[in-house]
Amino acid sequence: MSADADVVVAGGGPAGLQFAREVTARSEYDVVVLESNDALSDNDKSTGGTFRQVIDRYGIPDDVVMAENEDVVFEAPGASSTLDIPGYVLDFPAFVEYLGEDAEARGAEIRTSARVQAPIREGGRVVGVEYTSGGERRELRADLVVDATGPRAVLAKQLGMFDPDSAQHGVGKEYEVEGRYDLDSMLFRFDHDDAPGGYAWTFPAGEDAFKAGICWIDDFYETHAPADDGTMDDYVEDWLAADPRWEAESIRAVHAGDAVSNNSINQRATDGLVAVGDAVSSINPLFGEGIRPGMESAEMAATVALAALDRGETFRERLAVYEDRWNDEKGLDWRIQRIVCELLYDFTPGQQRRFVTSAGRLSDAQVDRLQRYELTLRDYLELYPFDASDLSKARALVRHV
Ligand SMILES: Cc1cc2nc3c(=O)[nH]c(=O)nc-3n(C[C@H](O)[C@H](O)[C@H](O)COP(=O)(O)OP(=O)(O)OC[C@H]3O[C@@H](n4cnc5c(N)ncnc54)[C@H](O)[C@@H]3O)c2cc1C
Repeated sequence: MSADADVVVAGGGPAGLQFAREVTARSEYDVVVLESNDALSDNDKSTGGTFRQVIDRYGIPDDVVMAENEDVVFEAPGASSTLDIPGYVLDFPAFVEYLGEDAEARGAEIRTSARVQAPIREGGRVVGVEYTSGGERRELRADLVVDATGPRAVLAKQLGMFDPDSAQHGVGKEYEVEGRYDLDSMLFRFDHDDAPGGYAWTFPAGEDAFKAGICWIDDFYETHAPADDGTMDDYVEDWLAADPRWEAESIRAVHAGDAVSNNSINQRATDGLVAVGDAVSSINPLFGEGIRPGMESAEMAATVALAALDRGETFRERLAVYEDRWNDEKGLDWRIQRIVCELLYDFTPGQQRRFVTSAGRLSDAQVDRLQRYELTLRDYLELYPFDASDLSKARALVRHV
């Protein structure tokens, strides 16, 4: 049976839409994006904190940027350090909408209210997707299918492309607030009283507005939460009320979602399909930054996919070039960061304090490497206040992660 489109992308988040932008900008292939939400801008889970690489590399316009800030502040009980890392806070729904409009302007077709259910397989090869729209079951066949459905990983899971048992699961909740915010920084606070087994943050969000949120890794939350603690909303409300540097007047929006990290050395390609973004755990496991790596994975996958489409050979051997490139570039770093993350979110308050103090002593070159997630082992040893018990934990993690 002939294909309905050259490429079908399941999921219209940053990764899927960037894939569509790359293919339509660089070729004549027709691309259809299927998104389960009624509008692309319904994807409002993310805080939208990002860095210059995203703004410059992917041509993100000013009108979807809520705030630019000078630096990043790390805090812990009794310690604070400021790192010279400029950042941007995106209006995430507007950003996703912009990516969609740009992809459409370049020729992509975007179908919303279209929920992808399963891959269509023939002779062991993915040849399209089944999806539902308006209560009807439909099929869309394509030479290449892209799973960009985020942490749900709708297709990659069914195709057994990663091992959910080795995954680490985190949750986050954030309020977008109108009110006073005295800092010109993205602030991250490591303190189990504010966010057991995770961290709390505040980001500027334009004039008289800011974002305040909490996230934690499920396993470490269990270890560090008090027996009588409240809901995640209670934690965000306490965090909002905790500090004289900001004052909330009203809550404009609530964002929430989850993140799955499973060490990133995953299978990213199979016959007829590639997976990008959170669908294949591209997110940085240490701080949960997912927009930049998600878009980078889409760009990398699109380059390989275009070469495969040009040859009419979208089988695994050709598409796995993307998987190899990703694992060469990020695989080992992401594994190390997962280990570092598991130690950091499990730190005692004393270790949190020593970690934040050491972060303030990093050289400019180390800060640059930190921002690019390219810290060396030596950098980590300077940064991390390992106790004897951590070394045996680290040894166990190396085997597990
Ligand atoms: C609370 C929170 C705060 C965060 N803050 C930041 C931050 O400040 N900075 C940062 O860089 N990252 C942040 N992240 C992570 C970042 O948002 C994600 O890594 C990023 O959105 C991943 O992009 P994606 O396109 O892979 O997936 P997603 O953004 O999850 O997009 C997937 C899309 O697929 C759609 N979809 C799902 N299932 C189907 C289906 N069956 N059929 C069709 N469509 C489907 C979804 O509706 C969605 O639109 C945060 C995450 C959370 C949860």
